[in-house]
Amino acid sequence: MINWSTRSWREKPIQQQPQYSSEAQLQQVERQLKSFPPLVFAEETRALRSQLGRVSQGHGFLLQGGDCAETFTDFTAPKIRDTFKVILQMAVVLTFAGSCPVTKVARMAGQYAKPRSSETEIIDGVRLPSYRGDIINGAEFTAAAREPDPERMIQAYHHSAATLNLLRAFAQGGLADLHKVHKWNMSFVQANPLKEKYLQVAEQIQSALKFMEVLGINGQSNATISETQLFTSHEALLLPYEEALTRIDTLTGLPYDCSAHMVWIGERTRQLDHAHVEFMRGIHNPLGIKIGPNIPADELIQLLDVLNPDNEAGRITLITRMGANTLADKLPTLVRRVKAEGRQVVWSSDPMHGNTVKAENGLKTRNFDDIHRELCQFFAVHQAEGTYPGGVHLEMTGEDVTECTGGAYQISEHDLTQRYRTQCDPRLNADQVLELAFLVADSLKEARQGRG
Ligand SMILES: O=C[C@H](O)[C@H](O)COP(=O)(O)O
Ligand SMILES: C=C(OP(=O)(O)O)C(=O)O
Ligand SMILES: [Mn+2]
Repeated sequence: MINWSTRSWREKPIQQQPQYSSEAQLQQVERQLKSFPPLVFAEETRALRSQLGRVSQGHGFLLQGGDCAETFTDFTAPKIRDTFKVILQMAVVLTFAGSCPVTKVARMAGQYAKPRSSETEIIDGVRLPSYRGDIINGAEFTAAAREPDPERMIQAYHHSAATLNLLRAFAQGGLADLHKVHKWNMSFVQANPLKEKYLQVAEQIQSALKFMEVLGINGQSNATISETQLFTSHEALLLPYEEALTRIDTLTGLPYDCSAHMVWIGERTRQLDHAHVEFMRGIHNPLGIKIGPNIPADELIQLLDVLNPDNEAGRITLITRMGANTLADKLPTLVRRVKAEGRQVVWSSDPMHGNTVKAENGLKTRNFDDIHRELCQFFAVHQAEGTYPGGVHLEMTGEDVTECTGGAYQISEHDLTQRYRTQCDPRLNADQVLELAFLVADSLKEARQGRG
């Protein structure tokens, strides 16, 4: 790679970074992180890249989701388990509807850094630096908490390691066994209006499993039934941390950012000649690029030139986040151009970030119907353009929060304060996200007609 090193981003302009008060302390933390073991192995990352390569060719679907911002305090086994379970439940519904493998990528085990619209926040006339995620500063509204602290990177590393450890255990230790679909479903959708529909799907899966059992294919003989593979991802925003976890893979001699399997570049930090693009071009992980409504098609192609010069399938996932009222207008031009240039990408839809609104009480929220509408339009545009809608990217949790309005339980703006727990953006709760999975499943089924 020409003129690239793990440090070359330092020569470029950079957005959304904290100003640490002690350079010496920052360097000490970086040295420590560099001495720690990697969190993921390059080989796993290559497996994800090849799965995404198949998705880009229409043979599979990407499901990516998790918190907007993980926190050090919300890091408990039940919370991790519940989000894991709901991702699996969605994946089962989508696999069944699409008759295709679903690649599961969690926004977990490292999603700790947040870009913000404003440098500062004012409450009751007091102005303090904005909260930028637990890896940078604290959410509490005090000057001490809001001071960026490099030591938080060490904590983030340990929290990520422990989360990943638990996720790996859940994925391989029986929780993901398809035979238990009924069990994990019951506790979740007990009172859900979609219970019947979900049970029907679970029933059909049970019958299929029974049939396979008769043929001698079971959990003991075939790990795909009893285990699953869950990959991790986060926004690679805090570059000193990402650099410190970038390692040369011994098998290939290539650099991988071993903080997660997949990393993405945010809408606010994807300037062509800036630091984040510089860092990302040299690592070999699969990359996400968030695409807002205002990106010109030329700029998108230039980004692809820099980040995927050899046009390799599986390297790039374009995550569109345009808003339900804007996507139908803006996406077709981009899709046409990418198709005309023969670029290999996974098109994924983030229907969350273009649909954030302020409720009357001042809380950030998103409406279920807007989220659904953006997804429908995403599928419709790809249908019209003859391209493949390859994935969804959601902010969601297994918890029973009240952060997004609407859904089968009709959460109103008035209900938001009941269990509004997010540290940053509003997430779909377990019921809402499962409902969305059913709605997406119908669109996916249609999109997959005639595909292998
Ligand atoms: O998660 C994304 C961003 O960090 C978030 O949408 C920014 O929110 P803000 O506009 O409150 O800063
Ligand atoms: C910051 C995020 O998104 P975007 O860069 O698309 O605004 C996010 O995914 O939390
Ligand atoms: Mn967010």
